[in-house]
Amino acid sequence: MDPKIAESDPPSYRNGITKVLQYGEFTATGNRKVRYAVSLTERDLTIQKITSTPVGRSKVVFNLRDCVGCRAFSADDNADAGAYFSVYFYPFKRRWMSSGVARQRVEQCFRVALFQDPRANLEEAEKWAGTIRESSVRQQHLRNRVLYSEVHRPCSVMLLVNPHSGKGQALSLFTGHVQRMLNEAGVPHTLVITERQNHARELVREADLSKWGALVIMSGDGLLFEVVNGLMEREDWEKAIQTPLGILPGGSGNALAASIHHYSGAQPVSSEELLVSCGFLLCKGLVSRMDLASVHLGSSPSNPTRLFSFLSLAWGFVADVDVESEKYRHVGAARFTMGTLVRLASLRVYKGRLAYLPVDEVDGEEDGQSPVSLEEMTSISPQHQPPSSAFCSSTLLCRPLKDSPCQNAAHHTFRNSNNAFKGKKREPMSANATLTGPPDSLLVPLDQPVPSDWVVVPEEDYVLMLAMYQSHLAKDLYVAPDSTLDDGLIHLIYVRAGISRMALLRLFLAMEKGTHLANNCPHLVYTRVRALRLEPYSSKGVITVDGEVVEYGPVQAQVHGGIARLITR
Ligand SMILES: Nc1ncnc2c1ncn2[C@@H]1O[C@H](COP(=O)(O)OP(=O)(O)OP(=O)(O)O)[C@@H](O)[C@H]1O
Repeated sequence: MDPKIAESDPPSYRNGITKVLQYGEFTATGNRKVRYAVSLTERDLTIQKITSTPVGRSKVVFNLRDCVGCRAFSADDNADAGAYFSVYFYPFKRRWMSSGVARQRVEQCFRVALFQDPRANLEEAEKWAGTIRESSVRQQHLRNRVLYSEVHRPCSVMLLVNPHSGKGQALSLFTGHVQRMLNEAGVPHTLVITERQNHARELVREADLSKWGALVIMSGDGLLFEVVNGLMEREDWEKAIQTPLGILPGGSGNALAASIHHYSGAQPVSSEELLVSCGFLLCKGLVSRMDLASVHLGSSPSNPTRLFSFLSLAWGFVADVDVESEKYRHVGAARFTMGTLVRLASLRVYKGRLAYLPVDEVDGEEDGQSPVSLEEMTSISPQHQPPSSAFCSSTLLCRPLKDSPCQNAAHHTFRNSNNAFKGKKREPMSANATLTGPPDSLLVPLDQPVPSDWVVVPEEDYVLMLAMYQSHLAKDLYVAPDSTLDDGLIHLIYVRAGISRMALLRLFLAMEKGTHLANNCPHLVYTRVRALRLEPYSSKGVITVDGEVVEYGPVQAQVHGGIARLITR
């Protein structure tokens, strides 16, 4: 039997509060004898099988927040006067044979055959598809009772894929998972396969960014590092760095992808589930601010190199493991576990001097760091974009910057004014003609002593130093549990020499759940800072920035709160 509109109008309100926007009865696509009552409210799509007996009349309710897109289409068969609409959801569902939930794809397709005329049926299907998309966008924007604004402009997504990242499967992961999602969400995209190191960096340095609504990276964090630095090397860096960036995990560490998945409030997931989760966030296209750190490398103090970092600065154990575990790349994310075990067996002490500017020293000093609400209108909506996949801006609340107790820090540090570092008052270091980017107002040149309001750590023997600006260092390394995308903080963690192998192993195991800071390990120090300086004493060693090996030597960094944009939430 052909579907028909319900003879009597459906109730305008369900559950006493929710207005029904559209109601219809349609058949399933595979079996035209099976009919469904479909009702759309601002929040949900409810599907109920129509049967003569109450048995089997179970109702399925999909939240429109989980919807990435909806499309209407005609039948392939000319003899079929019906039209169709498909709705694509990615709700959290329990995993097979496992506890916990992850986003999983669900497609709901209906056949509309209300009229003899195929065009009239297609119009009806399009009406449904359009209303579902619009309602889904509205749901996405209604957060904390604020209606988020949306502006459209003609643009598409540049999707950069490093085919060698991770286990060398980034391209097949793209075609196997991401491509379909982007098509379902109606996100126009251009695939760029990187051919060599620095290809992406050069490309974004020269690109006409007005053509692109977003730059999305499908790789590990190394490719995003290239893109961030390419943007910051441009004359118009201030505008360029506001181009929304997106990340899809294709590497072995995938730290930023793990961080944004975590910020979305979802439970930890497997690698492929992480990809689906990040793909979902990408299709939703909400943009947030992201901190960057300006990192100065100074083996040649008169001519320092400046880099921009979105994730981490590491020295000692962690940096060594990152580099040494390259040879286990074929095992994917497990390479870090293998590298950790190998390095534990030959645990080393790293000598150097560490100093930092604690958070309380600059609270309230910096522009843009105050607890005010800012309205942003950064749009990355493509021209022909159906609203459900609309990339749009969000209202961002800059959090008040609270100081949190520094674990152990007070007992092992002292202010610079009391020690050999004693220096002059801070003179802001501006970006010179050869360096693009914001001036580093908290840093002085590397060949000068740190300013007097900095803290210098008296110990000089370390096992590791790790500065983090996001929560995760890898999918299973939840290193900075307090960190958020744009808190304007460097979460500094260091482990002093003297820790036993077993205690260090326990710390790394606890990092999987982010409980290491509550371990009361006397060798571990955690503190929140705005800037830091590290001067290793040895002439050889490894320092990594965002997992990439950089020039070894003195290094200092300052955080710039929220200067980049990332598709997240
Ligand atoms: N086509 C390419 N060939 C060789 N190297 C590339 C290519 N594209 C990018 N690169 C470089 O490869 C390095 C590693 O990239 P990336 O970090 O994205 O992947 P990964 O190392 O597999 O990920 P992870 O850091 O999570 O293990 C980066 O320095 C990047 O600049």
